[in-house]
Amino acid sequence: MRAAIEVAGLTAAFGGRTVLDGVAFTVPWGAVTGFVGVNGAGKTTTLRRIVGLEAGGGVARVAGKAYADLEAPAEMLGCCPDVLGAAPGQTAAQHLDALALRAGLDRGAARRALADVGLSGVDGRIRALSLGQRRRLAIAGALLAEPRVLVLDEPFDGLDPGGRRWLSARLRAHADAGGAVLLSAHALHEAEPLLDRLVCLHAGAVRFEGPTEAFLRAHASPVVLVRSLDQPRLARALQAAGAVVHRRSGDALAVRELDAAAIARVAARLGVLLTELAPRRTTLSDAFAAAVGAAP
Ligand SMILES: Nc1ncnc2c1ncn2[C@@H]1O[C@H](COP(=O)(O)OP(=O)(O)OP(=O)(O)O)[C@@H](O)[C@H]1O
Repeated sequence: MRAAIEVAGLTAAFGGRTVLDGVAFTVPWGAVTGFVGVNGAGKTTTLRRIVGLEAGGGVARVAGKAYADLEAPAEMLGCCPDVLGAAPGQTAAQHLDALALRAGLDRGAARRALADVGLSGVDGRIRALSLGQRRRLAIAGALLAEPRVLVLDEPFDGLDPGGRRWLSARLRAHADAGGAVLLSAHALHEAEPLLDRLVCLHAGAVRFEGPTEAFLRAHASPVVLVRSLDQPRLARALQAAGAVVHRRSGDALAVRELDAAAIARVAARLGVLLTELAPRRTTLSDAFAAAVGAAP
């Protein structure tokens, strides 16, 4: 079977500035793929190409076909764009009814999608919805026809903690049932447990594509958090032993380039009592910063 999404040679330029320069990646079935990159990297532009909202150089295929050639696009691909694109004077139910009609679905589908995202009791105009309610409505639009492929631009943005947990569980279940998810996210610490794979976009091209674990290994930057009864002296001694030391809030030292055993030996030689020695695993946010040289 063809991959859920295949993108090859995507190019885009705005005002003479190149934004996408031959972007290529694939998104497999049965996994949640995170699409990451700094602000302005071109994630939204790429996602809009995949879902047929923009034209341009290169190819983007869903289950082997360009969006325009999909026989039942709503059943194959659900998308949650970065802006809702709904008439502000409509209610959420009217908006979903219109989408359902366009997709050849009955009103029941719209009611179910509304209930699914927790908006059943919300009957005001779209212009009066909160940011999180708008996001929920956009997600309802993506889920409406229970499509096999979900393309979601910042779906967690604006959701409350309960909404984030619900959406994570929903997307996990979708992938575990064999569907495909491609989502962009900036809050990497929250998205990390969900992301099986990553596509990292940087400077107009794909910098990394593969399992999240491989990305973390490739950009591992082990840190040990250290507290002692004499932090200034210990910091100086660790630096003299080759460590890179930063002071964290709460007076902890974040120590790189020396492992916990080496740090303990330096402290013992110095006669400084350690009160905490905690190796910290590399987070997705750390790895991303190391990969692209910027905070997400
Ligand atoms: N229609 C447009 N006209 C002019 N410039 C555009 C247009 N669409 C996108 N751009 C520019 O292309 C670049 C990539 O934008 P895009 O929205 O794809 O980035 P992104 O990775 O999604 O960013 P963010 O994380 O901030 O949402 C940005 O510099 C943006 O200003």
